[in-house]
Amino acid sequence: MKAVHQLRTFEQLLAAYDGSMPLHRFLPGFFKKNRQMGSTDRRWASRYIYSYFRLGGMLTELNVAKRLAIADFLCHEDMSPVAAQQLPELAGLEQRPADEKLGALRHAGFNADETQVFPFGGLLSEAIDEAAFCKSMFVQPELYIRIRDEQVPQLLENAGQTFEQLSDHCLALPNGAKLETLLPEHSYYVQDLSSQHTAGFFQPEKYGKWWDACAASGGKSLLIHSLEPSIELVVSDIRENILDNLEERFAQAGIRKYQRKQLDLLQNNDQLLKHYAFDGIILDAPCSGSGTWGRTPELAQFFDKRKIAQFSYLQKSIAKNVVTYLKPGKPLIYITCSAFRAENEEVVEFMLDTLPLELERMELIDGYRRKADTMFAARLIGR
Ligand SMILES: C[S@@+](CC[C@H](N)C(=O)[O-])C[C@H]1O[C@@H](n2cnc3c(N)ncnc32)[C@H](O)[C@@H]1O
Repeated sequence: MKAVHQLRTFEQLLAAYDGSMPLHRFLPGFFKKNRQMGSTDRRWASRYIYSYFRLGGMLTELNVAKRLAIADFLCHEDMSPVAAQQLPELAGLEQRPADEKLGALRHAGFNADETQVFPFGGLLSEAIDEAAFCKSMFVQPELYIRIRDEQVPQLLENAGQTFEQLSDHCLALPNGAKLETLLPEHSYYVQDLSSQHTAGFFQPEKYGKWWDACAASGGKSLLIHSLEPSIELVVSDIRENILDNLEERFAQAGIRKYQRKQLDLLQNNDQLLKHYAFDGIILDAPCSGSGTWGRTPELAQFFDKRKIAQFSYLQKSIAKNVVTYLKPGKPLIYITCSAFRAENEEVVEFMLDTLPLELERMELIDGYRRKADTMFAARLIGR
């Protein structure tokens, strides 16, 4: 009975969701409109819809109930009411690793081919292990923080909060950890492990002048400033309002030596930038975000493949415009949170072929192996 009720609620939710906004923004509104749903119903509905989208393009020939049951079985270590009802033959296997679960599904007669999970398989960056990447979609990435206050680990321990310390500054926590109730407000930044890893590409020199060209709310600027506080920053973005967030975060971090500019990097900005020459440029480019779909699996389902070429074009055009302001011998750091070759290696190839740049190194940051986002970073040196 429980399973039948849950399935009906899930089907309503699935029918109401059209992919126009991420689930975490859609769900509160849906629950508000469906006040008859109690907190247990809501919890199950949220779990089911995330599980369902994590299955991606796999087993699309099955009906919704079977797909949901299989998805939830693959994504969780306990047997949900729907999984128990639809897949009684698999009871007892819920805590096995993903490979074994997939094997058990095949044994039960399902065409459980994990490479179908990610519907854009052939388009991934070369260094990505496609099967491992697809299987990572079954697992929700962890919550990562970069700590500003050395007391943070002790405070978490005192509060009985589980966490893993991955380096002096990086902690991994289970998702849903209520950090705001456990830690002082400005004692940490929420920043993914792979994003923190890009710090290794910056290598800023003392008193250098850096441009964070797509700064948004300043994640990378704060990171580079923590490495070398003497640098002078110019920060820009096409969105004026996001730079207001940046200002607040800079004030909090005590960063005062910076200039803020609203710039559309597809335009000629020479009027505003003609006297500028930088010792380093961070180009954290607008991209598909496909490396973060482990957190938002629903976006993968509604993504139009044609957008990849549009992003690639945008990235190449922006790279061409910013490189003009780089001093010879100095680095341009190209970053995306994409898993697609066309937004990563192909953009680097374009830069090497057409711009005065040489490649020092590039890396596909394989967050998919560590419950984190997948990103790409390249360090190119101006000629
Ligand atoms: C990946 S986000 C940057 C994230 C940021 N660096 C951080 O670490 O939090 C890319 C940014 O590029 C900006 N953007 C998109 N198109 C742009 C354009 N034509 N010119 C300048 N910025 C643009 C977006 O507004 C977005 O904030």
